[in-house]
Amino acid sequence: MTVHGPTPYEVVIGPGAQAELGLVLAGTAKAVVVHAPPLAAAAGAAVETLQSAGVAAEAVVVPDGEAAKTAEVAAGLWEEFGRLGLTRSDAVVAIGGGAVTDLAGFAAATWARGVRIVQVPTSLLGMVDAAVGGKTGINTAAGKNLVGAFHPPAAVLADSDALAGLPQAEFRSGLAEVVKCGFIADPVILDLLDGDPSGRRDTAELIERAVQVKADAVGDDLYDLGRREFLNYGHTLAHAIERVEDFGWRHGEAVAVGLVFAAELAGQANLLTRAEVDRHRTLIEAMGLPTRYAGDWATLQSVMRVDKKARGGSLRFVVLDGLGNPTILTDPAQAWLDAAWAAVSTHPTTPPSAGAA
Ligand SMILES: NC(=O)c1ccc[n+]([C@@H]2O[C@H](COP(=O)([O-])OP(=O)(O)OC[C@H]3O[C@@H](n4cnc5c(N)ncnc54)[C@H](O)[C@@H]3O)[C@@H](O)[C@H]2O)c1
Ligand SMILES: O=C(O)C(=O)C[C@@H](O)[C@H](O)[C@H](O)COP(=O)(O)O
Ligand SMILES: [Zn+2]
Repeated sequence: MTVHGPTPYEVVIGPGAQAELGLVLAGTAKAVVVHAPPLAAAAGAAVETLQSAGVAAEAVVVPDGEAAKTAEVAAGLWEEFGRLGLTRSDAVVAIGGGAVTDLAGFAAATWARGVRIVQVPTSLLGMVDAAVGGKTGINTAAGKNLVGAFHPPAAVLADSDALAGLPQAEFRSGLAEVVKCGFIADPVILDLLDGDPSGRRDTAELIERAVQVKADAVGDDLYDLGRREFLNYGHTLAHAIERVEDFGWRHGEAVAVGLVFAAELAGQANLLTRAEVDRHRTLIEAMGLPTRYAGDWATLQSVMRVDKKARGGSLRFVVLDGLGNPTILTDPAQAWLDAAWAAVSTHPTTPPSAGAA
């Protein structure tokens, strides 16, 4: 699939896609393969593939999960790039989940003011969302992804063989971004997940469809000035939950709660019917994702004000004006926000433990 925009690129999806690395980087002198410890074997295979293609490749290890998305880890990568003499004609390869593709993408965007990045996502979430579209970044004490750059990849190799080793809780977390795409743009995704909420029966079609939704949005609006913002459905509350939980919640699990919150907000604004709001909760629950969160509402609201969609003093939320029809709701009435919060917070559940299967 081609992602259009200022620098078009291919997303190769399917078994064995990682083997395309040699072709994608043919003629490149040097490549740094960035990965976290759990993906050491895949990174080793990538280094071998690249070396066989005549590319001097070396692996660099970063911390696992969200712990990779810090200024300190990014600075460590810049040190490694310097040590290895990476130049603008060379490349970075990221192998891992969205945390590693975000981090390595950011390091590549900033090193020498931009070297090529090839994204090799190994989590479902990475394949359907994080590795595609060129948003790269790290977190700060103030919030999620607050430092970053738009840096489209040279290619994305989504090797579905990698999913065999992915823990179930991580697979489910990725499904949150898939169902998000269903709600904002592709009703067939909702039908497929209604038919099998585990996402296992239709994984290949779900990945294709979700990547298509993302590719259409970012191909049209790389810099997040218009329709790309709709990919942020559910993320205003989700990012605040992640920050408040010190990034201990999985991104997709926070997004799941955020989707139900955004649906309730649209219900308050009479943009969604009760049945449409309930469809969010019912489907997301059936998928085994959280729909409720026990937290401090005042704190969450102040963190939401640092969201990148906020403008000045205005809070802006992506909501649906009917299923498949996203729009922006600016400064909703406090009573609507409070009612939407009450609907996701009334029966608190224990936060999912990081790393649980
Ligand atoms: N840039 C974007 O457009 C974008 C979009 C969505 C999400 N994100 C970001 O992506 C991150 C979440 O990504 P994620 O859900 O992939 O989490 P993650 O990167 O933290 O990976 C989750 C866990 O799964 C492991 N893992 C990944 N692939 C594996 C495999 N094949 N086998 C075994 N273990 C594997 C990782 O090592 C990690 O322990 C968040 O930081 C989020 O903000 C970015
Ligand atoms: O690609 C986008 O644009 C998205 O909004 C996709 C989101 O799923 C993703 O989590 C993204 O990283 C959020 O972007 P941010 O600009 O709110 O940090
Ligand atoms: Zn997301």
